[in-house]
Amino acid sequence: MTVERNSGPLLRLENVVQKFGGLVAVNNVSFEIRKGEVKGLIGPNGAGKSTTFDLVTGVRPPTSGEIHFNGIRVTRQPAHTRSPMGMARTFQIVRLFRGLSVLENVQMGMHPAFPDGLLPSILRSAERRRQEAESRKRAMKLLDFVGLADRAGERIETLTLGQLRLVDIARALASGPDLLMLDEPAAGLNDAETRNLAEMLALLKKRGMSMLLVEHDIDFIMSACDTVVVMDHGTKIADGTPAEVSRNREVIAAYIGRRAADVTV
Ligand SMILES: Nc1ncnc2c1ncn2[C@@H]1O[C@H](COP(=O)(O)OP(=O)(O)OP(=O)(O)O)[C@@H](O)[C@H]1O
Repeated sequence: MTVERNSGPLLRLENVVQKFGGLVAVNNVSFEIRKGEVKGLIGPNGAGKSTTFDLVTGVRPPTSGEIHFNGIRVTRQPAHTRSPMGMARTFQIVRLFRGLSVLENVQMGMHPAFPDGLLPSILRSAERRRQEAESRKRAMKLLDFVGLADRAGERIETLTLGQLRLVDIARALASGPDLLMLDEPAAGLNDAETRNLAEMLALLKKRGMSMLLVEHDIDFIMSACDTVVVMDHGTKIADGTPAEVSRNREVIAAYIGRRAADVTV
C-alpha cells in the first residue's frame, strides 16, 4: 500500500461560520496550521474562541464552511473519530478518571475508541497482557517527559491542578497525535506551574509537535506561539507572528486596548 503524504497544511479552516439562532458566534473564519507550527487563538470575552475550538475538535459541526485535517475533510466528523485521525485535545476542566492511578489515566489516552472499556482488570489474555505491558511502558515514558514519573502509582485526585494539566497533556500525547489542541492550559495555574507548562510546550515544539492553543493569558500565548489568530465579535481580525499582531492597530483597539503597552514585543 502506498501512503500518500499530504504536503499541505496540517489543519485548514475555510470560511467557517457558526450561528446560534440569530447570533453569529464565528463569522467566516479561515486560518491554517502548518506541520510543526504552534498557533494561538486569542480574543476578548465572547470573541468566539471556544466556539472555534469546538468546531476544530468536533464538538459540533459548523453552520457552514469547511475544516480539513491532513488533507482530509473533517467538517462533519464527530469528536470521537478525530483521535484516531491524529487530533488530540486537552480540557480546560481536566477530565481524568478519579479512582485510577496517574499512570492508568495516561494509558486511557491510548484507547481512543474504547475510553471506558480497556481497564487493566479485564486485560486477561496473553496478548492483552503484552499490550498492557507495552502501554504501561509508553505511559511511563510520557509521564517521565512531563516530569511526573515519580507520581505514576498515585491516585489522580492527589495531584495539584498544575500537575493534572501535565497528566492531561501526557494522556493526549498517548494517542500519538499530529495535532495537540490545548484549551486554556494555563487557566488556574500559579506562576511556577505556568512556567513549568511553558517549558513543557517549548519542549514539545522542539520535537516538532503542531499545536493549537486557546488561552486568555496573553503573555503565555505570545511567548509560546509561532503565530496567533486574533478574534473579535466572531471575526478574525489578525493572523501573524506575536510581534505582528501586537503591533496591529485593530488588535490594539479591539482587544488589547489599555493593555497595549503590556504586550509590546
Ligand atoms: N451553545 C451556545 N448557544 C448559544 N450561544 C452561544 C453558545 N456558545 C457560545 N455562544 C455565544 O457565542 C459567542 C461566542 O462565545 P465563545 O464562548 O465562543 O467566546 P470566547 O471567545 O470563547 O469567550 P470567553 O473568552 O468568554 O470564553 C458569545 O456571544 C456566546 O454567548
